Amino acid sequence: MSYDLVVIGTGPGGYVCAIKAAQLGLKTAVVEKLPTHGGTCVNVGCIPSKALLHATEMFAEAGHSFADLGIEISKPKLNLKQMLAHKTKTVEQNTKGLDFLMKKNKIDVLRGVGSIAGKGKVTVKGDDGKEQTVETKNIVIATGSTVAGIPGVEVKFDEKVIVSSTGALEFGKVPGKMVVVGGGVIGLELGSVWARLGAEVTVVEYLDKILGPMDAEVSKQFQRMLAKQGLTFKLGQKVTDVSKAGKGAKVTFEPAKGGDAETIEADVVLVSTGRKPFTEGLGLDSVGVELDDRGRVKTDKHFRTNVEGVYAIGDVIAGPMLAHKAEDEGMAVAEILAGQAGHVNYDVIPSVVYTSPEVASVGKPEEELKEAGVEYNVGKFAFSANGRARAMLHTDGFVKILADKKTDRVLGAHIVGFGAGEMIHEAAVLMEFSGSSEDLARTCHAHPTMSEAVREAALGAFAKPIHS
Ligand SMILES: Cc1cc2nc3c(=O)[nH]c(=O)nc-3n(C[C@H](O)[C@H](O)[C@H](O)COP(=O)(O)OP(=O)(O)OC[C@H]3O[C@@H](n4cnc5c(N)ncnc54)[C@H](O)[C@@H]3O)c2cc1C
Ligand SMILES: NC(=O)c1ccc[n+]([C@@H]2O[C@H](COP(=O)([O-])OP(=O)(O)OC[C@H]3O[C@@H](n4cnc5c(N)ncnc54)[C@H](O)[C@@H]3O)[C@@H](O)[C@H]2O)c1
Repeated sequence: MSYDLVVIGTGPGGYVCAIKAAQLGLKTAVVEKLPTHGGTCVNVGCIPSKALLHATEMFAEAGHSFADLGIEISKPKLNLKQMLAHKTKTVEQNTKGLDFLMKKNKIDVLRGVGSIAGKGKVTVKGDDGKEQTVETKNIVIATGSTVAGIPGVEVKFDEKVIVSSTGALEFGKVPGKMVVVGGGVIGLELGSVWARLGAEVTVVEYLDKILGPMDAEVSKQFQRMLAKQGLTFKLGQKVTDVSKAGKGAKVTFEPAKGGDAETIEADVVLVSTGRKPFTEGLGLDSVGVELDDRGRVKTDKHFRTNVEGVYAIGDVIAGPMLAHKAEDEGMAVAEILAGQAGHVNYDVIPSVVYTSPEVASVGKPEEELKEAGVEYNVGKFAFSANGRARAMLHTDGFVKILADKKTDRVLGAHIVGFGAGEMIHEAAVLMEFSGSSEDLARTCHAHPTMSEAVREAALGAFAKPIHS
């Protein structure tokens, strides 16, 4: 069989690339080693975690804020089996949807491990050991990422007691004590899931702040909010050992700047210290595809590797490890292969942490602007001064808009608060069109909405907010 394009891996990068390519008239096949499409995101990442985040948020709301709204119910009772079943069903709905999209777009699905066998050749080895080789004009590597572990520390994941995110989506009962190693996105999302269900959660983080790359003011306030929800933080601590102890596990850490080591015991330990690109078994060596010093497939601006006809996208290349970044790259490379001008604007990739409240940002944090010597104005507006937020008992948090002092062009938007992950997109669209804080503030916003806080923050960046 001969194709215009074979995509290896059907995570958000790969499946979106294949669909777009097929829509543009390219004869396309995908290779996937798992029984379902969707990759990390759909099977063990974005989708199942959001199902649990939502369910546990509802559980916490029913327990805490219903009474204030005049809704009297007896203490909510957890049915963990049903909650996990909701998660599984959500994943299944998504993977079935992808099967449908593959058929609808007439994409051939080749099941098995794909490897590049030479110029324009992909070999697929099925579970039964049988191999087939297909010919193709172009190959896109979209094989994603896997758990990085802790550099220099041997971590024996059993996915029951010492777990990665995958095990932390599956606990059969609520752990009494949970240690989270790494206060990044996974640690805080999944740590808050189990904290809301009653686990005593301690986060041990190497840096002096949680959510490293986020705006420092946002990170600080967010940490306070999580602490109020019962999470404990040990910042500036380097984890040096994670091992089994009795039925549970123990974690040893020492101050990153030097000092005495401390050990804490827990029923479960989630190690969420980042992910690394996955290129195993692809045969990249044999065709000479270059990797960078962090094991990522090296690409140029047009997603081309150093080998003609071989492209790469998503978690396996440089850039933020986000599903929507992988998707955008997938669309762009398909457009390029179809002779169009595919492009990704890396300055405007939103990032959302789906905790309660959510944290969302797009563009530059304040620290980065300072470091680059850019002069800027700051507009801030707290949700406590927003009528809709008060009506919904969601007054925690604020919006922060950073705009260039001379041109007023918006350079960054940061939101911590209920619905931040939806609201951030008006800033993203504005920034994509190089808009100013005045453009945003002069756009009529419906009342009463949480989004009015975004407008007020924009007003604050070049004039003054009305309601504070
Ligand atoms: C717990 C968790 C929660 C997350 N939540 C979010 C979120 O809310 N929002 C967000 O933007 N991102 C989130 N992410 C990150 C997101 O999942 C990744 O950025 C995204 O999945 C990357 O997409 P990808 O297509 O590059 O790779 P992947 O999704 O990793 O897909 C790669 C695919 O390639 C297949 N594959 C690999 N090698 C081969 C081979 N040789 N042959 C055949 N098939 C192969 C794999 O089986 C897999 O299906 C989360 C990640 C985790 C772990
Ligand atoms: N909502 C989302 O968009 C979402 C959700 C989950 C995952 N993801 C993606 O998945 C990827 C992996 O997530 P993650 O949370 O594992 O990584 P991360 O990079 O977000 O956080 C890892 C944290 O671990 C810390 N760390 C590293 N070594 C340590 C040590 N020895 N001791 C203590 N702390 C240590 C780091 O300082 C960092 O803060 C991220 O790139 C993220 O973008 C995104």
